[in-house]
Amino acid sequence: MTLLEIRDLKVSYGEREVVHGVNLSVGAGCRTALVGESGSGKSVTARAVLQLDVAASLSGSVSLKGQELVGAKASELRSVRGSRVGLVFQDPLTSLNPVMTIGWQIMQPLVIRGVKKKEARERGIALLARLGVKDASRRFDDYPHQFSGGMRQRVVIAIAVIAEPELLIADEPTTALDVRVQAQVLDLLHEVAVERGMAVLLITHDLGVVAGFADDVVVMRHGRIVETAPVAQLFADPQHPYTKGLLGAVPRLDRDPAQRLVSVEEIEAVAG
Ligand SMILES: Nc1ncnc2c1ncn2[C@@H]1O[C@H](COP(=O)(O)OP(=O)(O)OP(=O)(O)O)[C@@H](O)[C@H]1O
Repeated sequence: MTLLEIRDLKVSYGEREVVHGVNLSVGAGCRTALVGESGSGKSVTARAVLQLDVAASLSGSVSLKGQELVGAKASELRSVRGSRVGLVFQDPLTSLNPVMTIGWQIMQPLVIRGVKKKEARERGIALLARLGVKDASRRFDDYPHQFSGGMRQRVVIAIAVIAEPELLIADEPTTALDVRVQAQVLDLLHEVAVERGMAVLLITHDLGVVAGFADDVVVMRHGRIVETAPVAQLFADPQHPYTKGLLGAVPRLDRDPAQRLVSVEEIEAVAG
């Protein structure tokens, strides 16, 4: 069953159209990666789902289980945000409130939906522990500055998923983190998504992280989708020259180390 269906989405800032008719779907419980280089329009597309950007004008259709979101009332979008669609962005520091404890912030999505504080706290602590934060019940009352970057991003993920959304939009969730921590956080996100049957739209410029995470991959370039395929098929038999170029730039353990990486300029030259 299709959960999120984006059809002919166009996004403009003033006179400048930056997304030119995108079609993309995410199945219920499925993980879809939207990949492409910087500036290709991935974030603009992701933000358009919940119309987070007031400066952007949109046309086309974004439907969440049949509910049309383009042109929906602000109150309708507010109720979708957080409860049916969770959001995780690149920089955990800007997503967290520095003057509130992380526990308070994790509990909020439940408390505003009427869950009693005691239960919200228990569920928050259990989730934080599930996300690999040691000594979660004591750390629950700490402030964001008392956490490392990787731990903060686990807190952001906890806030995004505690109300059990059907879809999580994660925009470069690990890019700001230490390389060593990136894989741990993505693995956790994958596990939690599978456990909860939650669909994920993962935005990334890094095809290297996609193989172990996504079911389907959508490749975007210059505001357009150039290729959509199940992950194994995309890696085994990429169709578009741009995808081939992107794959050529992914370091692979199974490849001859003497084989050099492809530069962005070469990708541009091949893709035209
Ligand atoms: N608020 C804005 N106002 C005007 N133009 C914008 C705005 N946000 C994004 N753009 C433009 O839209 C285009 C696509 O940007 P977008 O952020 O979606 O790219 P991206 O693929 O997510 O890249 P990155 O990984 O660098 O974020 C870019 O040309 C960018 O300059």
